[in-house]
Amino acid sequence: QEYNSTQLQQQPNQPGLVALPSSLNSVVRNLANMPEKRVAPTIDNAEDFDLKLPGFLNKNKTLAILLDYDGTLAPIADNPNKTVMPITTEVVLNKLAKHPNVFMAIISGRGIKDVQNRVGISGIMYAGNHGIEIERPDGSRHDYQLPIEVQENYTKLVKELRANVEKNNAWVEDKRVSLTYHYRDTPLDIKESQKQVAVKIIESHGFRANQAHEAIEAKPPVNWNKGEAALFILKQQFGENWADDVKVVFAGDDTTDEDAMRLLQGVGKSFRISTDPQIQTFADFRLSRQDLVSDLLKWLSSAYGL
Ligand SMILES: O=P(O)(O)OC[C@H]1O[C@H](O[C@H]2O[C@H](CO)[C@@H](O)[C@H](O)[C@H]2O)[C@H](O)[C@@H](O)[C@@H]1O
Repeated sequence: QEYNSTQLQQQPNQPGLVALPSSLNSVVRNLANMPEKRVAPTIDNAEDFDLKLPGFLNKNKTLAILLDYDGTLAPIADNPNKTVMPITTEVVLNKLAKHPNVFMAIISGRGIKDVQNRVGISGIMYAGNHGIEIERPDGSRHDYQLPIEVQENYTKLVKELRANVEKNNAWVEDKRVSLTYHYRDTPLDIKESQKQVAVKIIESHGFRANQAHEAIEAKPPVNWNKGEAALFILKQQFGENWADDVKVVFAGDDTTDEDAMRLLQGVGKSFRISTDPQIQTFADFRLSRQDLVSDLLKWLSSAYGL
């Protein structure tokens, strides 16, 4: 099994890992120069962007906009097939995507074809399956190679989940290399226990179980995630010194987006969409409502003269 530094801290019960007293934990973090999650300043309305980020944007500098899809560009719906981007978001997103000084990438947990069809903008970069598959505007791809053993375990995992917990309205979304176990419509009295069985099955196959909206994301145990994918995309597009030349903005709403928020700390500005005022995040700001994403995009587009 492979773990990155954050997961090492979050999973002290893994075999071979020693849980540190909390006082030592912060010493270790400082030594390793690792950022910590905390309650981030909040953006509550469109005016807050200018007020809280004065001077951040510069229309003469390239802007890289990296965005999550579900819960960010489109509000959460009760079924993944029912998501729709609000028209205002769609319009401003299309304008930004065409700007010569703007680079755009959508980094989603969905399968790549699925998210491409839903966003529907050509000429931008897409990453699917939490960054495992990446497609450039010219159609060329980067696929993170999963070890054979992990691929085999994935096939077994799908089978076992389907046989044991695809019941009581819960279902498995098989995305070839990662899956989502959806349990929104499972009756309340058995929801939690059935979900716990699913989590156990996921972990017994060596996969990571991440809490999502009425769903569990099962991700392969590799050191590749939305954060690594974001850095890979920026390096490929702008070279090793991308941080000197490019203004980076990232927005996402989920636990899986935190990987990007963590790795972009200090080199970009990131926004976590959450209604929870106490949420702990690596993001620079919390957007208190999903519809503020549209305002974020309008703020970017007006700074770039659109
Ligand atoms: O990384 P994202 O673009 O945010 O994708 C994350 C997952 O989104 C989808 O599930 C979530 O959104 C659904 C539609 O709003 C909702 O019904 C579900 O409860 C959410 O968990 C998608 O189905 C997954 O494949 C993505 O991994």
